[in-house]
Amino acid sequence: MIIARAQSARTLLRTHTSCPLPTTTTATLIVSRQYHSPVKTTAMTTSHKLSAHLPNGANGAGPSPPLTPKSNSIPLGRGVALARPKITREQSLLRLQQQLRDTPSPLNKHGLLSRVRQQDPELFFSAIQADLVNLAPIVYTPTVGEACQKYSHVYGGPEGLYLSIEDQNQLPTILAEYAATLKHQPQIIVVTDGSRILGLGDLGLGGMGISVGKLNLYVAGGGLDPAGTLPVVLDMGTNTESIRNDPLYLGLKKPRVGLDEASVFMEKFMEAAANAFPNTVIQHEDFYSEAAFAFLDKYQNTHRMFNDDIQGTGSVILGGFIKAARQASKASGRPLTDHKVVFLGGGSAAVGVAKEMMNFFKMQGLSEDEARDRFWLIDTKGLITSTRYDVVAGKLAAHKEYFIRKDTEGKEYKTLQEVVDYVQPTALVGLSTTFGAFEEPVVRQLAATNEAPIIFPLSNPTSKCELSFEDALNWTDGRVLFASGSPYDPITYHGQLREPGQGNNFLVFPGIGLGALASGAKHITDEMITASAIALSEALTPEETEAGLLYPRLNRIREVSAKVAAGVVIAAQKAGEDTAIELRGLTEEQLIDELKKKQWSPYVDNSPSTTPRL
Ligand SMILES: NC(=O)c1ccc[n+]([C@@H]2O[C@H](COP(=O)([O-])OP(=O)(O)OC[C@H]3O[C@@H](n4cnc5c(N)ncnc54)[C@H](O)[C@@H]3O)[C@@H](O)[C@H]2O)c1
Ligand SMILES: O=C(O)C[C@H](O)C(=O)O
Ligand SMILES: [Mg+2]
Repeated sequence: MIIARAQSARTLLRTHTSCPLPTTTTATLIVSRQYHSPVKTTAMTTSHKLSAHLPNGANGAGPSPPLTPKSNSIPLGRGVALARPKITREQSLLRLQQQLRDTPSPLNKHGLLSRVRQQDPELFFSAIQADLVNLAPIVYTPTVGEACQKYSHVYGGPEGLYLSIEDQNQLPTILAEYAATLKHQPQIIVVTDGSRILGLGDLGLGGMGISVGKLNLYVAGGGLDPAGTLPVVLDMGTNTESIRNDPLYLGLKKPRVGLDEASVFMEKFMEAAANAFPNTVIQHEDFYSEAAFAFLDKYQNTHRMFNDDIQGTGSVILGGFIKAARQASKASGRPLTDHKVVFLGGGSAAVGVAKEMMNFFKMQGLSEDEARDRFWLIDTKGLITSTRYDVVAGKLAAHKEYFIRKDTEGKEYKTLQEVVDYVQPTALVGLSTTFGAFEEPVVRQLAATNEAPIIFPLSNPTSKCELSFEDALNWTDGRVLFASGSPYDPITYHGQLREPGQGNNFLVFPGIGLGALASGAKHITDEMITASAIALSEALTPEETEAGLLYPRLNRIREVSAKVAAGVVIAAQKAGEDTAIELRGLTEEQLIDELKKKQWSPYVDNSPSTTPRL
């Protein structure tokens, strides 16, 4: 395992830097080779290795690419450079694309790309940007799920900070030391505890893969400088026994600690991170629902943070629902306020999405109670009602309480079919982690009662998705308005090309992060999240709207992220949360232009020294 225990990290740092290190820490200190290579530590050793094996300088003659673009490079002598093959950037990209074609397994493609990212971020991001539609499913959902499950087996070196609860008292020291070794401070941290990775359960330290995957999209989709990204996993054990018993497992081989202990660790992390990296946005990712809500509640007014699963997902689905509901109401002639939404799932994602979607109804003039009344949530015990046995016994998880139905007159509805019969919804949303849970009779019934049924099976990865695009088309005679969490290919249905929507928070989290950074917002408010959803719904081109799409096409993600970010900036300004006074008074278009100008691109000299970063 390449994880550097403090002793070896100390040794490295002592060798290469003047940074004094305390002798007391026994913490696990792992330094990223891709994102945030310290100026003179592991980057140096790795760079020497790279120079021997990966000739890839500009026009073939330059030094090996730096581990972090435009920074931290270790220049080689001219003589050594001349003794290497002359490989152009174009050749490197073509070679990588060829290697990807020659690698059939998605997991192996993921591994190949991870190695390239660690060794040559600019090549990695030029490949991703050249073909985001085909490579997002490799570096992100669904393949990233398998990569997290097999993380310890396919481990190819440290990718971020792996912080163990056993070292929690050293967190301030670890992060402060780490910060001191960096040339550029991180702008976005994505942190997980690995406890609920997609719909795959508790993967412990393997959750690092999701932090890395999200940050890949911050760069590729949002235009963040890779040097400004820091993936973190907080290792507090895992409740998945097979992982704990795996001799290759790299994390703590102990059951996961309870919420009280986790909260203490989280508090230390948030404080240490805010002190070490005061200008950073912290994105919470894939915490199990109870912890996700507890941490969001605790930190959203004190730190510049948001929870991607609750708020990011809420935003992206509100954005898609705005488009879908309008199309459905146009087809049915029924008012927008008539929409009724049934959710399968009552976790952080479902509750977060339902709460955010209420804004759709509020925008039509409904009160909070009237808006809430348009939602029915089902968990493993059935529809959440005031008379259900666990509710009566006071055992319902706190985050679900808001959506308890009080109007069911003592009748219980156990299955999705029973709820659909009872409610006659216009929209079905799946956040249940249950593959195939939207069965044919339910979908056919929705199609029988709606001209354009809205069906959003959002669980990730594809192996947990409630309904495939193909079945959705077939069981609704092609009338479905569809968005899934993981991607499906377009399908030619009765001679017409049908493009599925991908209702995944990656359409908004880069914009939320960028908007928060650009505005210098002190916190990320609910209004900023809702603004991101509205901006997303307005980001479609006339052609995309004409084609009936619910979301903008992925190949425009940078433009879309800039628009989403501008919406977030404007909302921060309205709320008086912004500190970037130079952006005040700019129109939305001017803001979008400013944001686009600051987007990082591989091989373009827009390094922090020449262009102020976001
Ligand atoms: N598309 C996106 O952008 C996006 C974003 C966030 C989460 N998700 C996905 O949403 C899913 C849920 O995430 P979460 O954090 O809420 O997880 P969670 O485990 O907290 O919630 C799952 C919920 O589903 C319920 N459930 C499970 N099986 C069920 C069944 N057969 N019938 C009815 N209810 C059932 C559980 O009771 C629980 O309330 C995951 O698969 C995740 O990948 C997607
Ligand atoms: O990671 C994703 O693809 C979306 C979401 O954050 C999830 O947890 O499923
Ligand atoms: Mg997530």
